[in-house]
Amino acid sequence: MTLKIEHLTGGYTGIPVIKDINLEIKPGQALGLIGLNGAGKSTTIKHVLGLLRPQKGKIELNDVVLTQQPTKFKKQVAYIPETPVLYPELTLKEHLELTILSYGLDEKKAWERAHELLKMFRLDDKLDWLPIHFSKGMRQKVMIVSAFLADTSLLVIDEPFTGLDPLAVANLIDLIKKAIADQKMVLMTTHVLADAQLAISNYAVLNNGTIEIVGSLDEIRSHYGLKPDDPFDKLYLTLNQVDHHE
Ligand SMILES: Nc1ncnc2c1ncn2[C@@H]1O[C@H](COP(=O)(O)OP(=O)(O)OP(=O)(O)O)[C@@H](O)[C@H]1O
Repeated sequence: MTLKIEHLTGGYTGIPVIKDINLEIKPGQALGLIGLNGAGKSTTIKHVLGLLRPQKGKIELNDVVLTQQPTKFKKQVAYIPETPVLYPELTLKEHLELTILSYGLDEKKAWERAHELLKMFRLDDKLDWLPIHFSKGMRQKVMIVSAFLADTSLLVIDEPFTGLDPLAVANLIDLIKKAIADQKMVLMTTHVLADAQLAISNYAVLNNGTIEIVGSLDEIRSHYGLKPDDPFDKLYLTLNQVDHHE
């Protein structure tokens, strides 16, 4: 039971973006992918979701190789995208029914869980609403509810904190912590390090498409010459300076 990204080189047609990425996440572990705009975080995630084909390397989850068994691989992965993807003609209830169907979930148990999640995000009285009626934050919450409903072994989250109200951020952090405690694997990109560090203790720093360091906050601080008590956000400024000086 592990996510293994081995020697992954990829990107877009004719445009290599990430180079020789090696990452491993075990059950009960979460990894934060951090780096500047354009560093390759979303591109890495698109590869893990099977939306891009690797030029080199392999992605394997619980012994299922993505390129060999894409459907089996994808059933083990839930995704919270940076920009919510909703079907305009489907109600909230129908979106959740779609999640239940596509992941082959037990309907009764899934709806019990869905109601807990909907209540947590104050969407429980909006099951008949269409996406057009939702605010931006509400759309994001629908994606969060769907992903946690799927209850997969790997949860991939792309920049989740921007646009959510503080209550929703706190709930999301609690859900991520609970997923980790339940031996799930979490891969998350974010720029909001102050929130991320409440749930995630291990980070990979991506710079120009390569991983510069994987480690705890202390290890990353020391790698970039920060003092142990420097606020984590200062790391981000330091990354900026490292990039500008290159
Ligand atoms: N669809 C695309 N086609 C071609 N190049 C792309 C495409 N999407 C991203 N890129 C390029 O790939 C590189 C990495 O982009 P990516 O979106 O992975 O960065 P990121 O680290 O997620 O950045 P951000 O913090 O802004 O979300 C950038 O140089 C970008 O211009």
